[in-house]
Amino acid sequence: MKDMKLSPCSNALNGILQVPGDKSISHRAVILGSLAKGTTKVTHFLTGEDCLRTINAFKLLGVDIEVDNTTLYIRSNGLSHFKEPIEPIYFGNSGTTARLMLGVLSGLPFFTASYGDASLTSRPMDRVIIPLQQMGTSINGRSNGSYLPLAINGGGLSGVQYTLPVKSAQVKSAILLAGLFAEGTTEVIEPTATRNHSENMLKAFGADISIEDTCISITNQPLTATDVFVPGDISSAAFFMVAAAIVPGSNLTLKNVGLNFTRTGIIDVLTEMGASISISNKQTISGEDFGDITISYKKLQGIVINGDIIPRLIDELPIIALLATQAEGETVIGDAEELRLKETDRIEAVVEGLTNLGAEVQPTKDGMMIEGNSVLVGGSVNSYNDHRIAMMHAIASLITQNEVVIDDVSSVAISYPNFFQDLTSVCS
Ligand SMILES: O=C(O)C1=C[C@@H](OP(=O)(O)O)[C@@H](O)[C@H](O)C1
Ligand SMILES: C=C(OP(=O)(O)O)C(=O)O
Repeated sequence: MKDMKLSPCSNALNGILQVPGDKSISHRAVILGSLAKGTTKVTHFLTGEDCLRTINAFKLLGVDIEVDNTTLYIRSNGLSHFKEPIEPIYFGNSGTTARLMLGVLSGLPFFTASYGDASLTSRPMDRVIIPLQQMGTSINGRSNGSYLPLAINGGGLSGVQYTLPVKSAQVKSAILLAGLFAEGTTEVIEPTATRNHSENMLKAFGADISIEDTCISITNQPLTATDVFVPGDISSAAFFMVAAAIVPGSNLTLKNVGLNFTRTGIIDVLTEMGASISISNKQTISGEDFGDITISYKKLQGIVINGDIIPRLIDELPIIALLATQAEGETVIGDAEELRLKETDRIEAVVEGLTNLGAEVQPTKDGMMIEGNSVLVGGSVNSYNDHRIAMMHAIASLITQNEVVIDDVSSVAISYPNFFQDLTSVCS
């Protein structure tokens, strides 16, 4: 795609927006709907490229999935009715598809080959492969089976007890999904809480899952189809929360946004920085909280962001870095070394991009230090084909003195296909 030139927004942002469905919940709805017996209807599904990869994976395994706008109908005969795919499965750019599918494919009693795009091929898979091998699957691949492409001879799994060495919901979920196929009980111990959508949805599909303190246990009981409503994605809403917080005079309401506690670190950060933010119409369906977020412009204070809050806002850190350039004083982000292993090295991409625009940002090994009160001049930036970096730069362009030129914005289709339409709608 050609580069995109964005001019500063001369208006305050105003209005009401419904952001697209949550990416993490959408992936899990396809996976559990495909593993369950019966018809699963999914509403407000995210039709972003990553979630379409998960759909394609199950189509190759023989599941009937109908996509009607943002509604899905998944018709499946359950766990034991999948067929060996005749072609390799392509995971595209999606870490969640890759890691969760490796858990599923490990349980299926046949051969599969899988691969991804250049970014995904450089992201570590050993974090899921090690526990899956302990459960008994045979996985081979590049660099001793640590990276895609991978070949799996699945089946014959036994339960394990596994303590997560990384703060990763993808690793936790891969093991729990493999546990659906394993003899005996599978136990995952997570010292730091990560997003718990898999646990919530497994319960809704009738899985034999129990959670006690930091230990999640599951056995191989079959799943039963159920309907799933996908709340708006707080990671997508975060771009508009920050936009409203930094463009003087703005006031935005974001409707039906997911408010699961394991994801609301961005709201805690905005609140601690002094933002004018409120939540209304709170509801809960199948363990997932959601509601409306209203936020308006206010001058904020820099803070320190580290420790257990990091997994609760890991994908929001690029846009939080932009927010911090406009606060009073310094913001320090730490304990976020996982940022280096996302679609691109997000520490380097954020530091380079914001510096190009005129901010003062220093990288650290596990985060960054951001000077507040920056005047953003504008300039050319690189998205590194990372949707969250592209959208962060687009939001930055609202407050720059001159235009921002982003090399390529096609990656927004990964998680937010209508991002630019929504931005235009609240900016005019
Ligand atoms: O489980 C999930 O849906 C996700 C978990 C997180 O990754 P990690 O598990 O690698 O932390 C997050 O960054 C990713 O966007 C989605
Ligand atoms: C890291 C992300 O996704 P994934 O790991 O699924 O590629 C993301 O959406 O920011």
